[in-house]
Amino acid sequence: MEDQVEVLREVFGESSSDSEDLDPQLNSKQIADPIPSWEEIKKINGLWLCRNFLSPQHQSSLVSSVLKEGWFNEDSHNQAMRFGDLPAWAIELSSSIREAILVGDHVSESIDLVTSNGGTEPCLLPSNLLWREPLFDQLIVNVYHPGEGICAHVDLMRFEDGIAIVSLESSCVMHFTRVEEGGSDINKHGEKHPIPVLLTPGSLVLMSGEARYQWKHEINRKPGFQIWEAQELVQERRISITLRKLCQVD
Ligand SMILES: O=C(O)CCC(=O)C(=O)O
Ligand SMILES: [Fe+2]
Repeated sequence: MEDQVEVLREVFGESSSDSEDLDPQLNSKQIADPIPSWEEIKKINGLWLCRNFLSPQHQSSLVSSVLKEGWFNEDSHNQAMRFGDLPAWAIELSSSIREAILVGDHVSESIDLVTSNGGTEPCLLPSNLLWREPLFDQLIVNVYHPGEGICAHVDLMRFEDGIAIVSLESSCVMHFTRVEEGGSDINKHGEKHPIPVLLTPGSLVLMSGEARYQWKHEINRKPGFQIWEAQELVQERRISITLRKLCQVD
């Protein structure tokens, strides 16, 4: 493991734990993020979570960049969308996402190339999506105040496969439910549903394939739904940044 960390350090630079004396004047590009550790969400093919995607310093600088845009100066505004040319901080965020995927694939390849059933370890994002240019050209920033969430949905088909969601400020539980399922407690795949995923500040969710097309995602912040390990989460403001790529129309 030390060897792998050493290789990653050489390729991608220092991890934040090695650079604790960060200069507050550093710009966001210089704010070192930890070496990403990825978690595959069991039962949902194509759903990956990187809980330590952004260092605390990078999270605060990102929140400042978002708020500086002035999109949320009025309380009634809680969503902003951008298409095509994205702000510099979003382009930088896209590069960090690609880098985190590359590092993650590198680590899982060298640790465990072959799964217990003999197949190869699934990749974080298929390479045709990872290497498309640009990786993302559409941005949504959502600001949620306590009690506010988003209804169960599959993202519109006008967006390509391969969607990233970055969470900032306050944790929440996102629930995933299979598209075809009705109200029964156990679905035909033997899953109890919905499947909860805890999104902590600084985390990154990647959805592709089944996770993007066959599962709905939702955030229900009404009392009784934001529960993790038997504790109701304390809700504060949450900001999310969703990055997607528009489908080409010929
Ligand atoms: O806020 C989030 O984490 C999810 C946002 C979302 O699903 C969307 O905008 O489509
Ligand atoms: Fe969505």
